[in-house]
Amino acid sequence: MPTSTVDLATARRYVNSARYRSLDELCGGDPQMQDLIARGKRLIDRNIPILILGETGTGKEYLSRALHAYSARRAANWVAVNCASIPESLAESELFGYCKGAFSGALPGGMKGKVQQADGGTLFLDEIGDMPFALQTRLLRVLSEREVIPLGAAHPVPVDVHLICATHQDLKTLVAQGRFREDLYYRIAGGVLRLPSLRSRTDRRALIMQMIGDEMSCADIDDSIIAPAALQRMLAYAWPGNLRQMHAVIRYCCAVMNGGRIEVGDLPEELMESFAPSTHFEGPAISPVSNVRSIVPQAGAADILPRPPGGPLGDERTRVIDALVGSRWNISAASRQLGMCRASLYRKLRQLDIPHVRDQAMPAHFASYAA
Ligand SMILES: Nc1ncnc2c1ncn2[C@@H]1O[C@H](COP(=O)(O)OP(=O)(O)OP(=O)(O)O)[C@@H](O)[C@H]1O
Repeated sequence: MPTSTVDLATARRYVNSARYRSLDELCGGDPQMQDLIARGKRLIDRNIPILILGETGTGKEYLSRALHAYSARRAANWVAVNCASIPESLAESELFGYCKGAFSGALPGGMKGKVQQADGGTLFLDEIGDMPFALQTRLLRVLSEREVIPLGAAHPVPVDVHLICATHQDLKTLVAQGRFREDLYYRIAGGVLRLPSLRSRTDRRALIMQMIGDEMSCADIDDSIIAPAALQRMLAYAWPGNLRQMHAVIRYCCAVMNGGRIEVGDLPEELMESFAPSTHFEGPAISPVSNVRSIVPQAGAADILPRPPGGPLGDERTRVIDALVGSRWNISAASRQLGMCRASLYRKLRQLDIPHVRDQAMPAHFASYAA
């Protein structure tokens, strides 16, 4: 974060680039994004609850912040809760707060819950699809009554929050499976904004240039900052981790580049491996780059763990396992490489039925990679 020794312009640039982009800055000219932002602007001040959908890393949280900053509530708090990461036992007190003496171990003065902290502002419930069912019932009550009852309190406290929820999950399927309350779904999905995946956006070039500019704290970079072949590879890449992954890749390239220009050899491994000149790149063939350090052991983990049937899930499983082995089962490093957050990677392991290396009998050479 900026400190008091940093001048205001630098601090403003930091805030602008790292955490808070305005709504208009979220789009580099992609028509789907332009349409989504225009609809978001119309919804936000009508107090209509907004549900943001999109793959992991597509910028759901960024969009929520930008909507709040655009709204009439911008002077009040924007409070985020990640429903996937609060332990179920703490979720109620986190969200609704408690009074002093509510339970042993409680703070002496009690605690305001997130809903009350967002009073007058915006409450952002991220990963709403992961909210425990019992808590969904309590949330529904808060939304319909517009009041919370902190644990141990005798009386309800009125609250006025604008609700923005986000998820990468298909909530309608969760409803059909009985895992998400239908009445809550209709209450939170007043206006649905579906963020496009990065690979389907036509403004990838503008985003790359914007991120490089941010990374170098320089607003007026030009095309000479990146070699045409490196840019082509970035444009041809599928970006499974979306904006999060692109941001991580740009940071990496800016850190390793030498000589003021990002070259093909500065790209991280995943961009080199996935590149197939015959299918993606219209231009002179690019020879494989030999100076890319391989972090994946020669015997691929995908050959060691039992393979699922082929098809897209099998490919994804191989990609995830290779990232895990390459990072020696360091979940933070593997999730960075895959362009997803740790919680998403743990979810992916469950979904793809990949047991953690700690939990299985592994061949000695493979298990030795475990962190
Ligand atoms: N417009 C943007 N410009 C630059 N970087 C961005 C932008 N949007 C997102 N990012 C990068 O992507 C990361 C993920 O963004 P965000 O948390 O908003 O995505 P998300 O869809 O909420 O992810 P998840 O589904 O994993 O919660 C950010 O931390 C940032 O690094």
